[in-house]
Amino acid sequence: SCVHPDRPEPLDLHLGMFLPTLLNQATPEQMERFFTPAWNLRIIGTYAQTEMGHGTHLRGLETTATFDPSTQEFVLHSPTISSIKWWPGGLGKTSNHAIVLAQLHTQGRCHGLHAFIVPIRDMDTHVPLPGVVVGDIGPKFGFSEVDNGFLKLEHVRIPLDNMLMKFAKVEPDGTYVKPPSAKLTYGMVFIRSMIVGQSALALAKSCTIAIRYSAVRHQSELRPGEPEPQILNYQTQQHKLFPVLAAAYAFTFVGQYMKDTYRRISGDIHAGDYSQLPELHALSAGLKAFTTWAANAAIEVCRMSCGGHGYSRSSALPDIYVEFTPTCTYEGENTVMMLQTASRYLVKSYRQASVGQRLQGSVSYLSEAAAQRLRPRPVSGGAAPLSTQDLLSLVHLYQRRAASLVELAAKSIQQELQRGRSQEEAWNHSSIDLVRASDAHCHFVVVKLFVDKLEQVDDAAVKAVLSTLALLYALKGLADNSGDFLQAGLLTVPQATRVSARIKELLEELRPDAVALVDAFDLNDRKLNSVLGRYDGNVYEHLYEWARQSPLNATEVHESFHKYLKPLRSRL
Ligand SMILES: CCCCCCCCCCCCCCCCCCCCCC(=O)SCCNC(=O)CCNC(=O)[C@H](O)C(C)(C)COP(=O)(O)OP(=O)(O)OC[C@H]1O[C@@H](n2cnc3c(N)ncnc32)[C@H](O)[C@@H]1OP(=O)(O)O
Ligand SMILES: Cc1cc2nc3c(=O)[nH]c(=O)nc-3n(C[C@H](O)[C@H](O)[C@H](O)COP(=O)(O)OP(=O)(O)OC[C@H]3O[C@@H](n4cnc5c(N)ncnc54)[C@H](O)[C@@H]3O)c2cc1C
Repeated sequence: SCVHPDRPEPLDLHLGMFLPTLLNQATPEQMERFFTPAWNLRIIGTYAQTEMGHGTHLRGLETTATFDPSTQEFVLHSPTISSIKWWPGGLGKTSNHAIVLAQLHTQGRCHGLHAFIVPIRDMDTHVPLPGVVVGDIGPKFGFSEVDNGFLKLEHVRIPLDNMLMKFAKVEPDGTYVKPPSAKLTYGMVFIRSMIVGQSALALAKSCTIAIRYSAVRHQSELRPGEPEPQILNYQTQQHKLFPVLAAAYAFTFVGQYMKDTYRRISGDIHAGDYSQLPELHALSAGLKAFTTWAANAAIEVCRMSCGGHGYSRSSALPDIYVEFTPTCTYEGENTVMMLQTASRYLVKSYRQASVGQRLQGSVSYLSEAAAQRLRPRPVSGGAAPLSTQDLLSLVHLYQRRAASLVELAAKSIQQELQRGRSQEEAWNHSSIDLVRASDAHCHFVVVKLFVDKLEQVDDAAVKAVLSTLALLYALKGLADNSGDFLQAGLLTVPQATRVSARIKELLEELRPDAVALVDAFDLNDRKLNSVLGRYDGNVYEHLYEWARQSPLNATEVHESFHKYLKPLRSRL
């Protein structure tokens, strides 16, 4: 974010997690002591939560912080191999401090995970401090510029007031003071909310590259004797790329919404109102998973749609992929996040709705669904007429699909319980349904936010083209998930056929605007860093130029000729 714009780098964790965690969890005194020097980059910090043995299951983390009242210190310790902190960005070589998440022990009792500021390297020499064993975890799938590290703490002592005490506290005599809400110390909702915007950016970059290149590239014959067409004129190419374009717009709006929602609800939290925290947690966990999964798959679609040149790093697409794909894993593994949203929020809300409670926020539709179940069903039944033109009716359809899948998941848990399984087993035996329910809920939220956004657009031409994109996003999602809609009785087979036909029309409608729509993301050449995605379209000259710069071309005859090939030849 400082040195390489938009590339992962060693200071990301400092900026993205160390500073925000201080902002959220430090006392005013700690802000003074840590935030100011950290803001000035004297203190460089990371966020050390994950251990070799556990990333997801936070209660399973083994690092301990034991309070010693005789010296007014915490003793931080890694008791086993599996307890060694593993993965934190910038830990390997860059940081001199870490926020370490550890099980707090005081007065002989364990109070669960808390955050501690641990100095790990000397502020002047950068040499690891006594008892601190720290290093880099080695090469990875990508992220090679980032020194993801390990950290083994051997009875390292830190002062009492290095525990982040805005919420929970330990008093000098060792008395533990609970936080006003146990959920405040989880953190992580900030980055999860921001990742939604990162998904949008990754999609915008990828489809800008692929769509611009598809307008430059000519291949094969469409009509005999005529010049080769732009590959963007092939229906299959449009079918690969225009839905990605639509999703890039959708996620951009969802990302903005997530940022605003985070700001609003964290404002309430600072003012002492925690009532919206479950909504924020569920929304940020679910949408993080939904958008990163979708973007992860779409980047690869864009890369393949560029044929051979997509495989070259000159396209930038391989780098976008390896840099983006860990968002599916870090800050909460996606399946686990989907399950949080489903079981901690959707199923709970479903049960509340079933007993007649009116729900607020993104799940308010579950109240409507519950009310409908109480009314007798119309005898004719079946799917309502589907309009492939009316966005509001499509939003409604997504809403009903979500309601039906939440119901399915809740019923599955109920059935498993009736078969005599324990609550936990019933849950595990329903987890495929739970993830499906979360996915459908998030999909509904995305479609709804896209359609809501159109209301805010005044320019008629812009509104028209964005509506076409929204329609494509909604109908493509319908086609891809037609099984769900059919199963829920929301779609008939003839309607599904009409949806496919309508998608083809929309692709054709979008074709003349496609390049302008990616230009509108306003990603300059420096930011894209892609030979295929150049704004001026001069792809071939620069591809040649790029290849000429390859390190292997530094010498006309490579040393491998003299070292290996020639001796080999003389021996034969
Ligand atoms: C100031 C300026 C600054 C400038 C800033 C400028 C910015 C500039 C940016 C610069 C560059 C940025 C780029 C960044 C790059 C990033 C690089 C990579 C970063 C990667 C970092 C990481 O990768 S770091 C590790 C993340 N590792 C996880 O993410 C673990 C997942 N694992 C769990 O998260 C838990 O393990 C899991 C599953 C919930 C179960 O936890 P569990 O078993 O304890 O909890 P239960 O399920 O029992 O839930 C108990 C109740 O807590 C509720 N609840 C649960 N979580 C909650 C929560 N978060 N908030 C609220 N409520 C929550 C729940 O809803 C229940 O509520 P209820 O009781 O009412 O039902
Ligand atoms: C590039 C990168 C950077 C990172 N940076 C940091 C960092 O700065 N700081 C930090 O602390 N950590 C960091 N991490 C670690 C990251 O947060 C964890 O990898 C992540 O939380 C997932 O945990 P895990 O690795 O233990 O996966 P696991 O939980 O072991 O997941 C493995 C599989 O088990 C499944 N699974 C696990 N639990 C359940 C469940 N309850 N129900 C159903 N399925 C389940 C998952 O779905 C998955 O398929 C980073 C990771 C990467 C890749």
